[in-house]
Amino acid sequence: MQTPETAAPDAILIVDFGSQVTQLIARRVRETGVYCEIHPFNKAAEAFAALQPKGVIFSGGPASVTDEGSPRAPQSIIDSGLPILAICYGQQTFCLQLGGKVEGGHHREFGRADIEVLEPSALYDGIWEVGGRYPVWMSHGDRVTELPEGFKVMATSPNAPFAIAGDEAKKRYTTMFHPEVVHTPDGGKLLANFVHNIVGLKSDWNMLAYRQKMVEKIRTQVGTGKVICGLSGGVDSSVAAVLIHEAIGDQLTCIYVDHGLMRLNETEQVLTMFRDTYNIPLVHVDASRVFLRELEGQSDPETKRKIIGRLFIETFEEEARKLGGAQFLAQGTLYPDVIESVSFTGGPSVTIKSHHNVGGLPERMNMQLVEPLRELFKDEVRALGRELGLPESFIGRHPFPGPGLAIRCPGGITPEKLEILRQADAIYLDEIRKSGQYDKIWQAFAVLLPVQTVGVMGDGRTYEFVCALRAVTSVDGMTADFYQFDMNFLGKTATRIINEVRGINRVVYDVTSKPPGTIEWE
Ligand SMILES: Nc1ncnc2c1ncn2[C@@H]1O[C@H](COP(=O)(O)OP(=O)(O)OP(=O)(O)O)[C@@H](O)[C@H]1O
Ligand SMILES: O=c1[nH]c(=O)c2[nH+]cn([C@@H]3O[C@H](COP(=O)(O)O)[C@@H](O)[C@H]3O)c2[nH]1
Ligand SMILES: NC(=O)CC[C@H](N)C(=O)O
Ligand SMILES: [Mg+2]
Repeated sequence: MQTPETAAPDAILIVDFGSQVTQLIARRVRETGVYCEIHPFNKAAEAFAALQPKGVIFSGGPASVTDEGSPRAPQSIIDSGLPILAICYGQQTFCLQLGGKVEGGHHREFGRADIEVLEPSALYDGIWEVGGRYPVWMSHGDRVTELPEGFKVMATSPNAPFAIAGDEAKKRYTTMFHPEVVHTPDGGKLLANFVHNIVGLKSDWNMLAYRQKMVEKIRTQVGTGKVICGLSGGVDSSVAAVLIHEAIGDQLTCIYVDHGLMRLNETEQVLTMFRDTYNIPLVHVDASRVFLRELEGQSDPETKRKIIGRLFIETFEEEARKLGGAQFLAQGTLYPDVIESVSFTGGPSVTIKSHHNVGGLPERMNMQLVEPLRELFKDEVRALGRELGLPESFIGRHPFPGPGLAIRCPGGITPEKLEILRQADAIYLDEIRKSGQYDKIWQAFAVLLPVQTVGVMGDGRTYEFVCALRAVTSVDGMTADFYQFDMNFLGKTATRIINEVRGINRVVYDVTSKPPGTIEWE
């Protein structure tokens, strides 16, 4: 959760009713240069009091307001008189709470719809015209059938009579459709109108302001204490390290852990790149023997992840001791990590996979966390990195998971398998770079499957491993699409891998999106 002292004064509060796309509302608001926070509906009253936002947005959600015990918006927010924009489920509960009616069992509507604008409104002033028809994206089963007093219909569609309805004088607006998704082409502009013209906020959320605010905050938190920062060479930890160094200088030491699960030549590249660019103390720990020994014979994905998580902790502890103790541990936790754990999903959310992340660290290490990126999305971290002057070689890197190649060798891991995977992965990335596609892809990697297949090479029989190639497009890693390579590219890359890597005789391409798949295979 956000702490109040980190909050910018001019903010929008997003009340989350559990929609799959709540994060997109935050993204759109941030894109207008205004700070916002998401809080689940059942904690929103507290957050409202702490944040003192200037406007509020209610998200959509999976529940039906007609169900008993379904979520409601805090009365304190409704009574505050602040401008409110309520989307889908938000519209339904807002209208109901103001005395309107909602019914289920009407025509369900998913996907594109065209709405017709009936009345002028500040919400789409300068964007949509009365009498015009505009495409929007709907996803609902229930609908409002009676508006609260003071509300009027502003736009309509065949299946959503109250596509937009509201009370202009009280600055209360509701939409049946989702303005936050890209399939509502003008949705971003509508949200910008709400934030700038209706709520009246200026664009003052930028990376320079953020950098200055965080530097002050880190200084206040750390005082004269010592900080260690796990540095992987990835964009999150690099940006975190440079920001913390700007704040507290030589009180910071970075620790790079080589767990033997890095990619080909990665350790040398990261160390050289970082040391050539920055004058920040960086300790290189070669812990590969311990990691590989403890992983031997383990094939369950969660067991592997937990072992790696524990060994990271032990390594950091030991290094802190060697440095004469450290009171703080810095990490590159991002906003999606934070809200994933607090957002309402209609019940206890299931663990899909335990990210190696250092969640268990503070108690065990007795170190306080320093998390300067916890308010940011990945692309905002990249923008902050540019603001801090990090070279593109850091900023443009594809994400690489903390557990490294261990989760790209499904099943048991051996040094031989890791070596085969390293070679294949390097060829794949080399081909991607050479073809100019690296920056179009969010993340790409090879996976070594625990399956051997029969092949024929040079008239001889082979019985070797299958290599799967994965490449995805994404904005924040929460959802992803497989990347559409040209077949010639895949064919050429497969040939190179099979010719150059001993141990692989077959290559396949993964065409699964997320959901239903995840990006990594374990
Ligand atoms: N090999 C490593 N050595 C030291 N710390 C690591 C290592 N791998 C991961 N970490 C720590 O774990 C955190 C989370 O890892 P994660 O992969 O999410 O971030 P990243 O590596 O900084 O960036 P990216 O997501 O772009 O790979 C990092 O910010 C870093 O503090
Ligand atoms: O630091 C990390 N520690 C982990 O344990 C971990 N597991 C997955 N990932 C990365 O997170 C993003 C989403 O991955 P999934 O779709 O596989 O969950 C992708 O970018 C993955 O590479 C991890 N990163
Ligand atoms: N997307 C939503 O917010 C859906 C709201 C509600 N669950 C409905 O089906 O109408
Ligand atoms: Mg990483």
